[in-house]
Amino acid sequence: MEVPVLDGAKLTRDPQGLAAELGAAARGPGFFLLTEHGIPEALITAVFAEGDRFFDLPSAEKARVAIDATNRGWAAEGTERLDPEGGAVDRKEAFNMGLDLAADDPRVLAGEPFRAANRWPKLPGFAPTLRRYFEAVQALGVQVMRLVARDLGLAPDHFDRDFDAPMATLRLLRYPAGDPAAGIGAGAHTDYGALTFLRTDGVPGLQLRVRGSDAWTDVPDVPGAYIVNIGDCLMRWSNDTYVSTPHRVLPPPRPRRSLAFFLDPNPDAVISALPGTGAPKYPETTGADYLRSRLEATYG
Ligand SMILES: O=C(O)CCC(=O)C(=O)O
Ligand SMILES: [Fe+2]
Repeated sequence: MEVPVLDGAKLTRDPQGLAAELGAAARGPGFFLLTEHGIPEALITAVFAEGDRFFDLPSAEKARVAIDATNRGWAAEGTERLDPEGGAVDRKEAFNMGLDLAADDPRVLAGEPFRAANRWPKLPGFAPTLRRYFEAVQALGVQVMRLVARDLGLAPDHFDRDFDAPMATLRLLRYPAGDPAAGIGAGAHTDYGALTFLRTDGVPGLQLRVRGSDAWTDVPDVPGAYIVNIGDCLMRWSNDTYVSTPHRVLPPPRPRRSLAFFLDPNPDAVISALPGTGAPKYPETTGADYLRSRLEATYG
């Protein structure tokens, strides 16, 4: 199953043509690579460097920003099991941030779901670098959702209002080296949100499951490209027109790092079969209810 390479320069030059390519990828492998996306390589490098500084802190220091119920902060190695049936806990640690709100933001004070201040470690430069990156990928995500709208025959701005304050999560990941035959870096899973934008440091490990088989295949590494995949929320929203494909990370031959940006819609986005996708296969839900149900299953 080929993972197609899409040229992000067409976002402005030929959005309709790019939307058709995205549509084919989203109905097929559920994954594509996106080049010429406009996010500066220097910014990506800077985020990796901040992640290294954070993960190298003593555990006691990282524990001060331990992950909370809003999915923000540090998840220590051994706290997650992305594949609850596979048995093994994931051999990775992670740092998550979400939409950056002040502690006195009205949405935080009102207790709206997934609205919270981020949990920042005491590392100068860490928060501003991650914030800049988060905003850049969020903007790219909205552009790609416009392609989704075009491909599904909707107005290009169809999703704009559902993604103007999204429950997006930027997740910095670090996997220790390990024997690929023993344990797992990240167990087999599908992502929960609409779209995931992933960068890796080039160390192998990520695999996707070939549709209709038990075979796993390496996701190719194209320097400078984002690995983009369809999440379960968009699969459901598109009434299964698009597919979310199971993937996993094997213990890597040497320590491996990645940056995953999970784009989920606004908490109050109504997730029901999009126009033109046929008789609804799922009951209506909201972005927040859907994400909550999935996170509860992961953090046992
Ligand atoms: O680290 C990777 O390459 C992928 C991680 C992943 O699939 C996830 O966190 O959902
Ligand atoms: Fe994933």
